[in-house]
Amino acid sequence: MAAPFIASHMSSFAVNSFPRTNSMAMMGFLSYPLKTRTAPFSLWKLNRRGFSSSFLSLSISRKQPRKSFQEATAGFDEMISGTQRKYYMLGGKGGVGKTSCAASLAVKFANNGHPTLVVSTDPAHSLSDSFAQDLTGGTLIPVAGPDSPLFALEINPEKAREEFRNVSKKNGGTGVKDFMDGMGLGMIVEQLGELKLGELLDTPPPGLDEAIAISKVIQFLESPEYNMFTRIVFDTAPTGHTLRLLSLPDFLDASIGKILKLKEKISSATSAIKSVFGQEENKPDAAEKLEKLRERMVKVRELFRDTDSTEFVIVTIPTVMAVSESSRLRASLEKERVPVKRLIVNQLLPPSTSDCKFCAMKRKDQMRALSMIESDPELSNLTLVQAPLLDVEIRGVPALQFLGDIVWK
Ligand SMILES: Nc1ncnc2c1ncn2[C@@H]1O[C@H](COP(=O)(O)OP(=O)(O)OP(=O)(O)O)[C@@H](O)[C@H]1O
Repeated sequence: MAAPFIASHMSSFAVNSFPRTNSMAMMGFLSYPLKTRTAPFSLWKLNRRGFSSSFLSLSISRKQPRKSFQEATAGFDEMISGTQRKYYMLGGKGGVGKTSCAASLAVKFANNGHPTLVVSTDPAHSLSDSFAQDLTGGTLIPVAGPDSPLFALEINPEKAREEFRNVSKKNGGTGVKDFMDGMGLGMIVEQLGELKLGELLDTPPPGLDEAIAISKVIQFLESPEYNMFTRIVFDTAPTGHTLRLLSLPDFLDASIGKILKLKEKISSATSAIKSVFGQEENKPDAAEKLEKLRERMVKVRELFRDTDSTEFVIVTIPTVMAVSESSRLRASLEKERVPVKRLIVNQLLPPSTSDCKFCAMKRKDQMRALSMIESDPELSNLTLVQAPLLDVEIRGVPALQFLGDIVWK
């Protein structure tokens, strides 16, 4: 069993006792920031024949002579400093370990005194599996174990989309507003209704999943229910979804701008007609409401781009395909001006000390992918955090705590 196995090793395994070097700090070359981060790896019996049950440690140093706009990334101390709210979004290719890393970060925040919320915006949620606790239902659920409050929320876009379809069908579109209201998006429907575009909402618009996630972000910003959380960790969906989520505020901002212009034209035309027929315009000012919505969207976009409060952490594995996708992700995030400082390379194998040919080959392959990161223009200036492939599945708070102590330093 994963949790007891890891828990039983945690006390005897002094993760922090492994040597760590930071050549920039040691040599004082502030004008030439040569950053080296060395990550300790531990791994137990990879397989029965290969590695024995003794610990193996692995240190891989990575020199980073080139730096662009980024300052040297401080470690976990910086991540926990201050009680103002901070958002961390973890994203990357499917299956690389986003959920495990996000959940382990959330546990570590909570164990360091931060009331924390971990949110999954991935339609294929795995937070429940990761915490070994049922967190489904789309509401805040307390996670048992950590020292400070830790809550999880699985946003369920699939279910929401299904509800959306049902509501649309049953009420011929009239219930759509109630549903969207429930998601904090009622204003969009109202304004679209004003413009006689409501029928567009009878079928789920593309990007609804992302709209749902965005509406939750707006709730975080405004609802007192979420005030207590000083750290919010997002376990995001694989790359494509995440990028749509991040570009949505811009998209809506532009769309709302267009709608506002259209609205202006319509209302000046209708008020001209009304003045001819002597009718009063007594509807609430839709343009004003739309403007408010636009402001909210700008707020969300600013949040995504605020280097003081937000960080997007890319998670990858040492394969050519995953590294290539991470590079594209970084480029897109840069385009969206979303701050990225760290790249986690997960599931690294230790150097092979046995005659396991498969292990040796696999590791060689992984080293090739690591060197790709070194020379990748998008990735080479990020702080590289290396996480070992553990020989057990990471499930439950003790296991996540263990992983967190390796990854988040
Ligand atoms: N370092 C690791 N060592 C061993 N197992 C790991 C490690 N990282 C992740 N795993 C395992 O890999 C599987 C996938 O991990 P996880 O769910 O965190 O990935 P993900 O990127 O969130 O996946 P998805 O994109 O499907 O949501 C899980 O079974 C998890 O326990």
